[in-house]
Amino acid sequence: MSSTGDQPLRIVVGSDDAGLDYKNALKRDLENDSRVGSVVDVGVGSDEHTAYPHVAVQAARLVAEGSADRALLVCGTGLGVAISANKVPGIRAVTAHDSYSVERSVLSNNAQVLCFGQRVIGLELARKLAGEWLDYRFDTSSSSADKVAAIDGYEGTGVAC
Ligand SMILES: O=C(CO)[C@H](O)COP(=O)(O)O
Repeated sequence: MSSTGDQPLRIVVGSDDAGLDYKNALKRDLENDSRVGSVVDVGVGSDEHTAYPHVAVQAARLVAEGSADRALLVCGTGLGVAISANKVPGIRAVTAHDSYSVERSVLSNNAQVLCFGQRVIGLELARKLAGEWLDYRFDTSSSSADKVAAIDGYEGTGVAC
């Protein structure tokens, strides 16, 4: 994650058609939030039916290449977009539908991608969790840093450094 401290976050949003309504609502919130510097929408649009793996990987690639700091993805369950985003090297994507997990996804796991399931949680909870998510920053000097490095060490080689 390249943003630190109070630097506004560059966020990618994406969904399949099952997550479209929440994605649009969350995008509006992010666009009106001073903690957010930019929002890029990788779809789907209202008349699109792109399957979730393609949207999720497109969003995750923007994060992995450094064009964005984080991604917020929505599908029916939040599971498929997370599985797909995690196929992109360097990406740590989670599905989290409660406040504590959202917090730990950043503070413990340095996850850059948060996924919601439109068929699983209410919209107001999703909006609240997304708002909380914006406040967290991973501490590279924390005791979690070595564990995240171990996750990354398994990438490619299957052997932790
Ligand atoms: O939730 C989904 C994938 O995890 C997606 O929105 C729906 O997938 P489907 O059940 O395969 O249609």
